[in-house]
Amino acid sequence: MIRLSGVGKTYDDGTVAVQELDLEVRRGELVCLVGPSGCGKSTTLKMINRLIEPTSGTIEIDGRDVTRQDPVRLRRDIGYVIQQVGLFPHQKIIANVMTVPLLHGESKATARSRATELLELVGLDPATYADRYPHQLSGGQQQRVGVARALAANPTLLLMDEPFGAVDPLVRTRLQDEFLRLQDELGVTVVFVTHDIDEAVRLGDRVAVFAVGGRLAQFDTPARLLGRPADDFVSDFVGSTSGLRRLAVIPLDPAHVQPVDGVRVGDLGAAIDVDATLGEALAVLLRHDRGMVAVRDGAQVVGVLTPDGVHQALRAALAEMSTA
Ligand SMILES: Nc1ncnc2c1ncn2[C@@H]1O[C@H](COP(=O)(O)OP(=O)(O)OP(=O)(O)O)[C@@H](O)[C@H]1O
Repeated sequence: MIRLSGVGKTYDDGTVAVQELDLEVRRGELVCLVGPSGCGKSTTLKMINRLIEPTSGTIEIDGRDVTRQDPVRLRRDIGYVIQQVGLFPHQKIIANVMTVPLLHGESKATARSRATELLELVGLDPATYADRYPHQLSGGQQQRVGVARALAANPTLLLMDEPFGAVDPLVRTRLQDEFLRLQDELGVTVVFVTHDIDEAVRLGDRVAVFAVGGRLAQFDTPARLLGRPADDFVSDFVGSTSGLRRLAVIPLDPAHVQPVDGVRVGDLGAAIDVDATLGEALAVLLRHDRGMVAVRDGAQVVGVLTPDGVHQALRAALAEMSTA
């Protein structure tokens, strides 16, 4: 859906923010751009909706060069969510969300009903929040309004720049979970900037790791990024706890689930779903300290997983990555 080819940005003062960047984002995909401060993530994002013009290369959306499109139209059709939500302080929440539909020429009644629906979608009860002003909401709630407003134009593409950066870790995790569900439901394509590797591997279908100077160091699935960092920079950036992070992105492998025959029901302290990650499996194993956990597919128990099974699944996943 988006193709950046040889894209570069050198600012007027000579700062090279992005260089020779090739990146493709598929329709419906959630791609995270991650990297240390000043490595060109925001610049890259803003070049996609022409808030910043590249100095070299081309950017296409659906095969059309963005520089040939009217920037105002382009920005209206692409959702954009930033950290400082940018809500209009003197307008009620409902009016903030209605802005874009009204710009699109919708009637007031249609814009209002769409905005109400969107507030519900992002988990804000319209009866409680529609008539409040932005300062009467918490930071996390304001972020939700920001997401609702960005979705109001039915965008097929959403650009997000550290949208959950200013909220505390607990709220952030909830917003992330809810956003993942929402994105799955709407099938919208998302490019998401963050400097937080945990957020990137949690949210991204694929993650682009940028190094200082706007160099793309690796563009891969979270599991491959953590399992097979391309170079020392990526390896340092994903950090020493990458082993644990890795568990959180590798799905349970049914091949390592043992049959239930001969297992006493009393031995099964807890159960996990067959589509859980190894991290979730390990967490349950540790919490219940039974040496095994039941693996469920719907209502049916399909087998049991032991710590040894988790280890084997991890090894198999890493081996598969190195040959892929
Ligand atoms: N208008 C500008 N003029 C000159 N240099 C700029 C301008 N805007 C950004 N830069 C520089 O370009 C580089 C990339 O900036 P950018 O904001 O894209 O980085 P980032 O990866 O998003 O950083 P952060 O995580 O801190 O937001 C930085 O060195 C920054 O100082």
